[in-house]
Amino acid sequence: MSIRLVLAGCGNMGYAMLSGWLKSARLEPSAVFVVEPNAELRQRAEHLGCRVSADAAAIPAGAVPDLVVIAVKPQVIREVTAHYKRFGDGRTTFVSIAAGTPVATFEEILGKLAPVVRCMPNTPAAIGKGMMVVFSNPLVSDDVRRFVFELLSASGVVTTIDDESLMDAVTAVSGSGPAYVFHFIEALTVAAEKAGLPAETAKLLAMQTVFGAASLAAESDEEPGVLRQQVTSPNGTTAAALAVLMGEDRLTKLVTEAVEAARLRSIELGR
Ligand SMILES: NC(=O)C1=CN([C@@H]2O[C@H](COP(=O)(O)OP(=O)(O)OC[C@H]3O[C@@H](n4cnc5c(N)ncnc54)[C@H](OP(=O)(O)O)[C@@H]3O)[C@@H](O)[C@H]2O)C=CC1
Ligand SMILES: O=C(O)[C@@H]1CCC=N1
Repeated sequence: MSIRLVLAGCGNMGYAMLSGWLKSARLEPSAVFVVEPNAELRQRAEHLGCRVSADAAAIPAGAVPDLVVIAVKPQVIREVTAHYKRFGDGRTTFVSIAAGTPVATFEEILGKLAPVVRCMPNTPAAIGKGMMVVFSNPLVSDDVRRFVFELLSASGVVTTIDDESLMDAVTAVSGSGPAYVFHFIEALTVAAEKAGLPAETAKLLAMQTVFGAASLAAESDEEPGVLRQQVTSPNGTTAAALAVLMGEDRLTKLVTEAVEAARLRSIELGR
């Protein structure tokens, strides 16, 4: 079978996306060629049925993949992208998921013919519940845009933006966001244990509460603020807790500060 997609980098995010695509059956594993220097991670991709190599030079001569997905750290993006210059004749679309790195960086390395899609995913993509935000350069045709959109949809919700400069904010909210939520689960677990609950129960309650609340917010027609009020009995337990979290806008200020730190770091990574 011919190679439809080359995945450069099969670490945390590359693997999460690959798993989502293969689970959805939108791609045959044998049509995917994974380049990953780490032997353990390479083997993990091989177990999914993909062709693998430590080196881009092993991609068969004559292969013209529809997509090359660049999923390596921003710090090595230039060096790695240069290995794929031979696919820069316009027939292959490049999809980058790197934080900070602008489309112009790829255009500079690959030449002016390469269609480039910049995508910011997040790790829930591994179970089809990711958030993918996409920005494309003008060389991406409508057909390819549809194909990429369809493929990414296998990993969750996809939306587009027209202003690339917003990608740093996107990265700070949905790209890094799962880590904030995981940390909230950790914090709620610690608080639950401090309140006397056994460790296992503490973790179960914290996790199921976040899962249930997020699912309700996603499925309900009500705004999150209304759902919050529905939990909050006048002068009850929730009101006592929210006075701590919402007093002087404490949590909002903290989260805003965290998102701004991530946004500034994304800008820095792009330099
Ligand atoms: N993790 C996340 O939640 C998200 C990450 N991203 C972006 O995704 C990208 C990858 O992040 P993440 O998955 O976390 O990082 P990882 O380090 O987990 O994965 C990157 C992988 O690429 C490998 N690699 C290094 N050089 C090459 C090469 N020449 N060819 C192919 N593979 C290579 C690395 O191997 P080795 O370690 O041996 O160098 C590593 O296994 C980053 O640009 C990040 O900004 C975007 C959204 C969310
Ligand atoms: O932490 C990072 O830089 C990457 C980008 C978004 C999530 N993880």
